[in-house]
Amino acid sequence: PPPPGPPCRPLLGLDPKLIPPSAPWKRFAEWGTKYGPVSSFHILGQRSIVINSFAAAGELLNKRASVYSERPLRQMLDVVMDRGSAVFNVTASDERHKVYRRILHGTLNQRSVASFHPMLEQESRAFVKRLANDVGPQKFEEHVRHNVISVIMRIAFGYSMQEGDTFVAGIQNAVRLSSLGATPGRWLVDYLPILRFVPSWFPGAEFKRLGWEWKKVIDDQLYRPFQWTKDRVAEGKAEQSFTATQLHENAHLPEHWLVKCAAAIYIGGADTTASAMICFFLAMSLYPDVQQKAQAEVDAITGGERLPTCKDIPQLKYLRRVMQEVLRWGTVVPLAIPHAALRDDEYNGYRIEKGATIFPNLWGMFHDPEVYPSPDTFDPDRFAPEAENAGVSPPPDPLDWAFGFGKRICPGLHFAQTSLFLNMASVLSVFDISKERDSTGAELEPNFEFTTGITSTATAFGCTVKPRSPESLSLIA
Ligand code: HEM
Repeated sequence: PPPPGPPCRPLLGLDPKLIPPSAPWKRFAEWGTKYGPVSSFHILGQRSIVINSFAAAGELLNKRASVYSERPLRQMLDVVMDRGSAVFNVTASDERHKVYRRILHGTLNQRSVASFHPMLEQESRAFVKRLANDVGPQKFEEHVRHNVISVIMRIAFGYSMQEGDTFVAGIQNAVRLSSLGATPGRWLVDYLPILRFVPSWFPGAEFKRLGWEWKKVIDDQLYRPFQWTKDRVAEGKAEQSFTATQLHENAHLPEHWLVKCAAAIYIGGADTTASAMICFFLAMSLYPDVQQKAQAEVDAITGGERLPTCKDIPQLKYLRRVMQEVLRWGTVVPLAIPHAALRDDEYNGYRIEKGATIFPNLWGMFHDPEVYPSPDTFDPDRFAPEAENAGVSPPPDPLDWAFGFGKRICPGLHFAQTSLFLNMASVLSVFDISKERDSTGAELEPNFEFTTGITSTATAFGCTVKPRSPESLSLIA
């Protein structure tokens, strides 16, 4: 039999209303408690498997990566809108998957990321400067996003962002249209694939006309920054970037493959890294003790006389725990990106059928009270090594899981960690982050929830970002 799960009606399967539109991972986690670490349901015969434990995720998605590194085929997005060959969607058995991974790894592996340290440090300094000059209670979010996008545009295209930037607006529009095409439950063709053969002029086939129109817009908007770098390379004026390197080293590959990889750096890196940084600001405002401890560690290394650099990262042991806890507590990609089974398989006596969609419930794993006691509390010390923690060994390291699984593991993980580390350390060395205050000076509890989407972060909340002292402010100068 398939793994157990919520009751499904004959043929129709699960009533989709049982999956709430907001934070569906919480419902999935409840199913984990009720039906076990691997549960399942179907909608119109399409089987989905939900994984709620590290053990099952490790066994299926990592150890059996050759079976579980596929992606589910979504008719509207992958076929009608022709995004099936994008980095995130291409099937693992397609030759392009290997090529994409190889060339992305070439720029984003740990050693290559080191060549971007000076750029990251320069952008990090610009970020703290912007924070110091413009400190409304919700301004920090704007500056976080500016920093992340600046860095990503430089690494992908060697392009420095400008006011009213049309490249960035274009890519964001392409991301928006792709998310619309990927919205579960929105397109009947996703459940009745035969509909894709209906002629586009046929009543009810608007989805096809819309999908084709969106395809053109997305292709055009993703190509424009690529063309910009290509022109700079031709003039011999290109800054180091993924695109410039590929145009030198892999000019024999079809150009649209390179365009897709460059776009994937933006699409994969921008929202995720910004979401994590926003959760960091929230956690620091809620947990001043953690903040002070992290500040003391940074100060001990810099002597309070300079801003931190990438070279300081290995010594920042407590800050590493803060980052681990940010990625656990905030869970920025709560259901990872769904995988799919390449062929029939068996797990603990249950059948996982070929083509089943696999949801790794990272949020559920990171908020399992058996694994992380009081999971809603932000407590970096839960990751302290056994020797420092009364003989209790630390729970699974979120840095080993938050970036996904098997052959689909996030290629940007080294880059993301370096950039988060550096920005967290730089912010802590200059600023105190605290709750917003009202006109009488009383602290206001931040009013926030976590958003629902492929990525998740805290909704807008206010916090005060204030220079720690005139000396700390002078570090920026
Ligand atoms: C805090 C930051 C980040 C987190 C938490 C994160 C997390 C993830 C996760 C969970 C996946 C899905 C893996 C799977 O399917 O098993 C993924 C995929 C991906 N990420 Fe990241 N990511 C982050 C930053 C970045 C950055 C900075 C880049 C690029 C520079 C990037 C590029 C990608 C790409 C291209 C994929 C698709 C891989 C594939 O399908 O083969 N990510 N990421």
